[in-house]
Amino acid sequence: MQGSDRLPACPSTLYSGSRHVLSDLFGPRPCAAILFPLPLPEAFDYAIPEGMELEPGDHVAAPLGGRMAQGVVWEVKPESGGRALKSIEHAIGGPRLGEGTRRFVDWAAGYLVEPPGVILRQVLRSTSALRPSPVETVYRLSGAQPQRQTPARQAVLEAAAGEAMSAADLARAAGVSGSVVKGLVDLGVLIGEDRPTDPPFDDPDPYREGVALNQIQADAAITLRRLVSAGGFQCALIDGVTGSGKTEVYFEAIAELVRREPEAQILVLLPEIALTQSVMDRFEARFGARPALWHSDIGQKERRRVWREVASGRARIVAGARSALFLPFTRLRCTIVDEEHDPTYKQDEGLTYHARDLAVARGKLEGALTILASATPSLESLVNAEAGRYVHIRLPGRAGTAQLPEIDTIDLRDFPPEKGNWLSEPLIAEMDQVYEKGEQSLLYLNRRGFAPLVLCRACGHKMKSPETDRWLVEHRYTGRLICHTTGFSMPKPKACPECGAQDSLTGVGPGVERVAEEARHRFPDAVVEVFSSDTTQGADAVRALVGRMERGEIDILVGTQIAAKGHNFPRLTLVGVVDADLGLAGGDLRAGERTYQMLVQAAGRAGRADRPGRALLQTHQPDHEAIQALVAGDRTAFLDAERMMREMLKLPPYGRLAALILSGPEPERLENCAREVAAAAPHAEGVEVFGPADAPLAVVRGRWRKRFLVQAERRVDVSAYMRAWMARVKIPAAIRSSVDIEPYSFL
Ligand SMILES: Nc1ncnc2c1ncn2[C@@H]1O[C@H](COP(=O)(O)OP(=O)(O)OP(=O)(O)O)[C@@H](O)[C@H]1O
Ligand SMILES: [Zn+2]
Repeated sequence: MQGSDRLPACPSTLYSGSRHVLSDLFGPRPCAAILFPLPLPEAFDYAIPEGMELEPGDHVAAPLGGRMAQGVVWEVKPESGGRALKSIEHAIGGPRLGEGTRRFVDWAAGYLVEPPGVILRQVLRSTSALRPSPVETVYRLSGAQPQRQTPARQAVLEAAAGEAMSAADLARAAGVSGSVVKGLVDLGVLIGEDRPTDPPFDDPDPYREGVALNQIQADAAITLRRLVSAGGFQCALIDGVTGSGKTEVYFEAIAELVRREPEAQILVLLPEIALTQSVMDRFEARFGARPALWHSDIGQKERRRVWREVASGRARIVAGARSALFLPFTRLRCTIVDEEHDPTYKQDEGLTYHARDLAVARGKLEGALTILASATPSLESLVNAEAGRYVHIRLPGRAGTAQLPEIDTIDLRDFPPEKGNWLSEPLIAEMDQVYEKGEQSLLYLNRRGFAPLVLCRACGHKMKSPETDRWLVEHRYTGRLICHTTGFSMPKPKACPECGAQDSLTGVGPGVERVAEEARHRFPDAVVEVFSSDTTQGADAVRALVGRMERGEIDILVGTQIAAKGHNFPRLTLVGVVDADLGLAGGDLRAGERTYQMLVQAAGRAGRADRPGRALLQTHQPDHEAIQALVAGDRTAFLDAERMMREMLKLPPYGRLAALILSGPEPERLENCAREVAAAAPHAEGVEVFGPADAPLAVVRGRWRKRFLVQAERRVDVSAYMRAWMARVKIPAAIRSSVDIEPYSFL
């Protein structure tokens, strides 16, 4: 949220005066409230010029603070109530924002304690999408033959025999100059036609056969089909072990919906861009069409295409990362949140929100069926299911003959790896057997890079990220030291910046790159690869690596959580968890739950086809609840303990949390501001405010940070409380404040 003193004044007060006379002369005129995609407190009223027909959701240009700004008609009012208003400049055209999208913007603004324009900005992600697709001329053969044939002409004719192409593409495909193509066009051998540069997406075919479901899957599919035919909002939780066929089951819901309502739009949220490729392939196999794909890395052209097609209702199935939630659907009938427990659904930077929570809310507003799927549902969703608020669909076993992997621990106190190594003897012995059989191992360690800490052997100096309290992580792959919080990066220095000792900087502790090095050393003939977000960048690289793994071309894969989620590697039979304790210690309230989920997901990669799988967890605390529950396959025992702790402490889902973070470049002014903000906290029953405290990450990018934590009983509307609080304080321009509803990160 921005400090309110930085907001431009409301135009309706800014521009009154001279226009008074006009409106007096012409009597009452209809006006429109325009919402701009900017951090302004509300929509502003503008006069609608004579002859302009507008409806809510139309895109317009209107003067704002001395310039022309693009906004959306939020409301059309019969008259301006005698006020003199600035006029709307012109209508922009393009697909109107649907009512569901507009209501969602308003709701999300209230819930997230943000100005509505900030949410609108998430929606309006491509302004060029408001214009129709540009057209390009493509050429195909007319059937006529040139009178004089040349090798160059022949090459063009061959290239043009396939799909129609632009002149430039034809010339490139034929390896000739553009003039050859032009010559053939002039002769009438090639004929041109205009076609949109951004083609529409193919419609899904719901009548294709899916896999033959087993009895339990079929029952689950029936439940979902019933929800589809009932119509309207419902939330279902598909709670099924890894590899139980959750995806196949929700495909049935999609097929049923598209059969009933061919125009219906469906949103599938996925936690990881790395996962989208294989899911896209499965959609294509099932429905004969690839979904429209949306995430932060798609190019501008694709962004424009997807946005326009979604807004005009033509794109039916959209798969995407959390930001796809804000796309301008016009007929959203079903939202699926795959791996609903995944922490990446929580956006912690900029606009903070949890995509699962917002997806359920959007489903409610749009009257859409909402399906959450996971092998390790969040406690929040499980409690909702048990209370009957969600329909609980269970898939307790793996599909077909595949069995859940056997899980065992390796007590590192009994089998300590050699100094500077991270793999214990029992794990290596097991990897050896797997390798001998021609099967694959996955070594899982949720730590990117080579070493999580770099220190000087001469003076003990630890390499820290500038202006931040974080250690720099060594990446040997790139030879750099990187801050995973701010993205700061530098080449690894030859000498210690503190004492000047040469070659004294050493990486301490393991990251995936170091474990891979150890695996290569242990298995010199094996193909060892690293899979993490910084070694495998971009969709193509991920797809290539996943493909090689699926085909069995890799023997040992060393990966972070990106490797542990969702993949189907039929020859993978051993998962070694290098450090199962990692994350258990964290002060975060979800540390135990998250570790448990991660380990179940990682172990769940093993033995997904006909060969049985095994997971080995290296740990110093084999008696820890999360580890014990995992080994025993007893989720209930683990969750019960977790539940009791949360209930006792009134933590989510038994209570509500919100955080307020203030940050500023000067610690003293921040301190004063925090004190004033603290004094302004409203008293309310069932609400406790803690802080201000220095945030655990007290300095980030040169800004000091203070945190408040608000803990409320479940019945309290914590967003309303935060809105009331924020309305009572005036925050200076140099200080940034941001509200985080249901925070996940406590940094
Ligand atoms: N009834 C079935 N017959 C044959 N194959 C099936 C059946 N159900 C699922 N499968 C296959 O089993 C594998 C796992 O299924 P799917 O990916 O749908 O499970 P999931 O529960 O979504 O897995 P995860 O939790 O790991 O994401 C897939 O290759 C899928 O095609
Ligand atoms: Zn030193």
